[in-house]
Amino acid sequence: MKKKVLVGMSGGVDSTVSALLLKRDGYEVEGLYMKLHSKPNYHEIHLERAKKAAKFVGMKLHVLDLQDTFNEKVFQPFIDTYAKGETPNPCALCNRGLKFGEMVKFADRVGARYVATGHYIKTDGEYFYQADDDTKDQSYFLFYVKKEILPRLIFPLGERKKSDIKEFAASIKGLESFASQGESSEICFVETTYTDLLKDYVQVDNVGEVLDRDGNVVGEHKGYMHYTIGKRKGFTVLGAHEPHYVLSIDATKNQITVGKKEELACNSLTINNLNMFNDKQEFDTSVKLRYRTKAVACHVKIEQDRASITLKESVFGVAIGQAAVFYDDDKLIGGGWICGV
Ligand SMILES: Nc1ncnc2c1ncn2[C@@H]1O[C@H](COP(=O)(O)OP(=O)(O)OP(=O)(O)O)[C@@H](O)[C@H]1O
Repeated sequence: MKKKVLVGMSGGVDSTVSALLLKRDGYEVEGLYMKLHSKPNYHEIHLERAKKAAKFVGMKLHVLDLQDTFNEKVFQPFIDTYAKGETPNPCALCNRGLKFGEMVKFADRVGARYVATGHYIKTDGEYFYQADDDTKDQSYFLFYVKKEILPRLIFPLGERKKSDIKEFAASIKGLESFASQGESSEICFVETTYTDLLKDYVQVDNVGEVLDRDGNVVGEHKGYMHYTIGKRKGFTVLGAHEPHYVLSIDATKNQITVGKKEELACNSLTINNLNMFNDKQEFDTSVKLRYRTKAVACHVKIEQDRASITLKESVFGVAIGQAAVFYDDDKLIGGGWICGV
């Protein structure tokens, strides 16, 4: 009997090529398009593309409306996190709850042992590993996926280069249009800027005070949600001759504290809500504190569901709400959510 795999179909080139490769490898393939967010006119276009891809591959396409679940598990926390003056990571929550949560449940319903996506990441069923194409590696966003489902995951693109995938699609009659589609935006439900989106839900433009580290009022800002830690523009600092950076945000007082670059340096932090792929309690490793930054060497001590991290070199601009993800070389060994710096 053929092994059955459910492929997450977004209508993009990566999932389309993934489904095709799995079919060519002899899997029984079915696709699933999930309606996640409620961005206007989005699903009409992307679902059409996913249908076209499924037809080309010759597979059934299921459609699942998960807008309520997405709203509860991803979108509302995104708003709430900014409202608290913190920096959210909606993709990591979506991957745990939706793409590798609801999708795995749906795979059970259709009798598919395996679940595949076009993410650039690798797995051996026990750990995740960074993708070979390090310009596309998405492992940082998958650190929160539950360990027990790893044996069921397949990532056909983990060892490939994005440029090769596009070239491959362009070379196949019927798939050329997938190769030339624009890349999806960084956060799929944000149309322009995150503040534009927040404005529909919370009061964003609320002028407030800029403080120095001693608590003196030194300027004015546009509303605390416009800022994330490390930002250096969009507020005034009277008499400043060098750039100032946001060091901290106080949502309750609508104040931001700013300082010089060196004052942004972080040497230790605390994380909670851990998701670890091994059982070690105290170890040396490296940690990534933001997407597209290099991992830095650190010492980690875990106590229950919290860990303290001591960095072996300073990192600038560490934000509460972001993910801290541990790597042993290219192996992802776990992570958690930054709750104290
Ligand atoms: N709405 C969706 N329904 C089902 N699967 C999805 C959906 N959105 C994304 N996925 C899956 O997650 C993978 C990664 O999504 P992401 O948006 O990060 O990547 P992408 O590079 O834009 O991928 P693609 O080119 O396939 O759109 C996709 O390749 C697809 O397998």
